[in-house]
Amino acid sequence: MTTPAVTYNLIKKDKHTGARLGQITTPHGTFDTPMFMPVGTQASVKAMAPEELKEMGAGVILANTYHLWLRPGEDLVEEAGGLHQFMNWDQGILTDSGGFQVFSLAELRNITEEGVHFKNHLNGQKLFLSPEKAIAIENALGADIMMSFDECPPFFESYDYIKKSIERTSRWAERGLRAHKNPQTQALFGIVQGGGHKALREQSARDLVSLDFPGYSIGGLSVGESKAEMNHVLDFTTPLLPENKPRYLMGVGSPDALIDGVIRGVDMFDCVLPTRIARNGTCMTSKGRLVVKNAKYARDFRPLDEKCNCYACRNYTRAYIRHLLKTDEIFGLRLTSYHNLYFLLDLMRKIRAAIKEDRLLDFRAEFFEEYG
Ligand SMILES: Nc1nc2cc3nc(NCCc4ccc(CCO)cc4)[nH]c3cc2c(=O)[nH]1
Repeated sequence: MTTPAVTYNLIKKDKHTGARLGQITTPHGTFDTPMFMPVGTQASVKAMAPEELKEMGAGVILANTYHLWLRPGEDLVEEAGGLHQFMNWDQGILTDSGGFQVFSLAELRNITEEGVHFKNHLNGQKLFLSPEKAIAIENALGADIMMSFDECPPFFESYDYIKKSIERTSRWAERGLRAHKNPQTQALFGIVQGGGHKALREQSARDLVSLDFPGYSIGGLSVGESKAEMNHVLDFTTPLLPENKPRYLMGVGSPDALIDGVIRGVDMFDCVLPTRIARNGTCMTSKGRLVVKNAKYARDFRPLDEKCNCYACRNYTRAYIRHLLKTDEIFGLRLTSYHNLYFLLDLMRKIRAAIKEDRLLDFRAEFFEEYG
């Protein structure tokens, strides 16, 4: 029996909720969970240097198969020695499989049993992605954790459509397992789908758990459904997944959704939110969102967040950062991006400490009291 590329160690279960304190071990290191993973879609977490990501405590970061397949091409990345070498990142890397990106970016042609036919969102060129092709690209990129090729159906699609979709997604997952060339060094996760339908989430989870993946993603969420609907799906989906394997909720990154996901037993999260909103001057603070570009901060010489200990908050003021953003100074984007990522990574540190001391629900109450 070969040792799997990724293992999960459950350290402690929270007394009052479904939260877990754990560690995930990969070929590029061991990382504490629950964790937030910064998104570096095109092999760069926008505006951040690897050293800065390390100093703020990032362990695993994301890259996207679809984007890197198009540019610069997985063959070039492979020639560079793989993603870690190419982007000078020696810790964890997770790649999404392209499924979601195709549906959200490309002009969709059609989905068949074989795979997805679509147009390159950059030049309209006809393209085709199958489970085998997606897995081959992820093998070439060399990520420690790879996603199966799946369909992320619209949350509100009909029961019948989603039933057919999850059954195909399970067949695709099995084809991906067979096509996977490096199970000893790259862990392939299954992605549970099923929209908002309990019976379909159960069927999808059952199918994928029977294929014995080293970890499981919960897909099909954070696609426009309400937070209450997401939490409701999590309530009945995470318990279907093995306790001794990591659970990854895809595309979730607001502070409240992170806390509520942890409480429902999720270990890993990713989202473009912190870096995306940073670039238009919106900052996450302990008192809620702060749009630092707003005129009212022109002469505000306080840090973005007076409770934050990050590089941006220790050295710069709202007035200065607002000035940089208003004058299109790139350093402005760097400071807001740094702060927002630090804010979420620090939130996960606080959540892990709260689980350790069985006070996660108290922490949640205190956090929401201030966050608003
Ligand atoms: N393979 C796969 N990947 C996914 C990625 C996802 N990402 C999301 N949500 C991201 C939502 C999201 C997108 C952009 C912003 C920036 C501010 O608007 C914030 C959140 N849901 C997701 C679902 C899936 C999924 O089922 N399968």
